[in-house]
Amino acid sequence: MAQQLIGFIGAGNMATSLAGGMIAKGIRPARIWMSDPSRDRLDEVSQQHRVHVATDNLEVAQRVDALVLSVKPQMMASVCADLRSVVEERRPLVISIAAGVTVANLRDWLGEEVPIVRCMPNTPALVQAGATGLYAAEGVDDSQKALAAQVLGAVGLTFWFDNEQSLDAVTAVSGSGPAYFFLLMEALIDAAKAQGLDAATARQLVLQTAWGAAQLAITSEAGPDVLRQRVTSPGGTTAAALEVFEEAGFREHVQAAVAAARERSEELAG
Ligand SMILES: NC(=O)C1=CN([C@@H]2O[C@H](COP(=O)(O)OP(=O)(O)OC[C@H]3O[C@@H](n4cnc5c(N)ncnc54)[C@H](OP(=O)(O)O)[C@@H]3O)[C@@H](O)[C@H]2O)C=CC1
Ligand SMILES: O=C(O)[C@@H]1CCC=N1
Repeated sequence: MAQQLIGFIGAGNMATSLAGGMIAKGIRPARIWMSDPSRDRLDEVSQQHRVHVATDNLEVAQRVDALVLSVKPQMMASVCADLRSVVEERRPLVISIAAGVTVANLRDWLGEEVPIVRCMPNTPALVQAGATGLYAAEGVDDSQKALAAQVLGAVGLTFWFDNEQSLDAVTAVSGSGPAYFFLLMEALIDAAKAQGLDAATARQLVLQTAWGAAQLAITSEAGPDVLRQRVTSPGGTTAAALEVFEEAGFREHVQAAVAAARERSEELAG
């Protein structure tokens, strides 16, 4: 695995974060290739990360052991059609990070025999704090699984699932999840301003509180329920606020929202 080459098709946000994370973890930039239609983008990436770059996707596909498909889902069919002959001939491990693109889609576009790992990352990967669900299709061996885990593990935690449908739940929980927390942050900032705090202070108080709560939950042995109770003095302010949330059906809304996201993920996957 130490010398294997990894190629990214599409040098966008996720690809550059993954590559940056891999390099920060000690992978030599010379092992990484990246292609993108934009020469300017590639110049930026090669300057920043010292990886190999090419405007031609095939040039990358011809060289690497693992190909990370990191274009937008709507681009995937045409990108795969161009890659198909090289992929069929060389059989690199194909790692897809595109939302809603299934193993069956990828097999249609790239050929039946290609080893595929499908992943669902999330945007905190951009700050190396991601959470990614992975599914290895039939035909992927242990060393290929280890390589996929090395790529996605460079930007956060990785979790393997042994059926592809689980990725719909992962999409609804951790894929879309950052947006749920951002919505709560937005709402709390608005509420802080409504209580007379200035906008800059409101923002800082809310973001630091969110970060602190996440840190506390991650580092504490106690679960979120216990940590919540520790904040909540009987008859105090937190109890007054939580009562409003509970009466408004907060938990039921979260259940319904995640179910809607899962349903949409299933629809997108066809
Ligand atoms: N769970 C989640 O929240 C997330 C999931 N993802 C998945 O990751 C994938 C990448 O997302 P993200 O990095 O945000 O997207 P970006 O748009 O930042 O990156 C995609 C890159 O691919 C380039 N591109 C377009 N066409 C081609 C082509 N034919 N060949 C090679 N490159 C091409 C784009 O160039 P140009 O801009 O010029 O079109 C762009 O630089 C998506 O499939 C998305 O579903 C990503 C982020 C988070
Ligand atoms: O909203 C979406 O469809 C994608 C998948 C998970 C996050 N963003």
